[in-house]
Amino acid sequence: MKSTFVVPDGLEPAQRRSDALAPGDRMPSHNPMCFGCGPDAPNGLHLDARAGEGMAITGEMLVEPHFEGGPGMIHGGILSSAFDEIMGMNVMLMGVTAVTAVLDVDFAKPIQLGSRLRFSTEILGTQRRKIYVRAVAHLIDGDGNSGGDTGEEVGGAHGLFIIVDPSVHFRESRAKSQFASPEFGA
Ligand SMILES: CCCCCCCCCCCCCC(=O)SCCNC(=O)CCNC(=O)[C@H](O)C(C)(C)COP(=O)(O)OP(=O)(O)OC[C@H]1O[C@@H](n2cnc3c(N)ncnc32)[C@H](O)[C@@H]1OP(=O)(O)O
Repeated sequence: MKSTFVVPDGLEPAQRRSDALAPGDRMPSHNPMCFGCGPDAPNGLHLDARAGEGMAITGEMLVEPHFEGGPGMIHGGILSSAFDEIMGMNVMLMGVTAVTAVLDVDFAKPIQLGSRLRFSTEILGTQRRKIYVRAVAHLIDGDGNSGGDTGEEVGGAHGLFIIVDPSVHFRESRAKSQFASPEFGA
């Protein structure tokens, strides 16, 4: 993958929270109306994420017809959103609330509508409130049918997430939410 994103040397290893999900368990949505992972978001990505080993998780997403950008192709913002979401969910393994400060995406190959994507993501390390994450996307089956699971690598991303206090960060916005959990100070 090509990227100009700089991951600093000497990061602290990220710590998985003691009660984190077991490998293979489905990662819960943090908000049912979330565009990325919410089951109730009408036009959302509906990313299905699973906890992995260590500081890694995986996710899958079908490239729906309404994700179109160029003719028959995924919109770049949709792929960016999917990377943002899956890396944000990865951070949940640490048991902290963090928001994206930087998102760096490599659109390596065109992705057609109807494709099914598999995302693999891992936390590279932390530095004070900063969390560095890397992800890749593979095509599982270009026709959207069941098929192999180790397809072509079509994209990659890095994310810098910053740990925030949710009761402070969402204090003014939460009244506008269609769903506000106590975790976010509701
Ligand atoms: C939606 C979220 C839900 C959360 C729940 C579960 C998530 C699940 C999935 C969700 C998925 C979707 C997730 C989404 O889509 S989250 C939605 C998109 N993101 C946002 O809305 C964030 C908006 N930005 C901010 O609120 C602030 O700027 C933040 C909080 C990020 C930092 O402001 P704050 O005043 O708090 O921090 P600080 O300035 O003291 O900086 C602290 C450190 O960070 C470093 N730094 C900061 N910015 C940058 C930068 N651009 N490049 C490089 N470095 C940067 C800075 O140098 C310093 O480093 P150091 O001095 O320690 O070396």
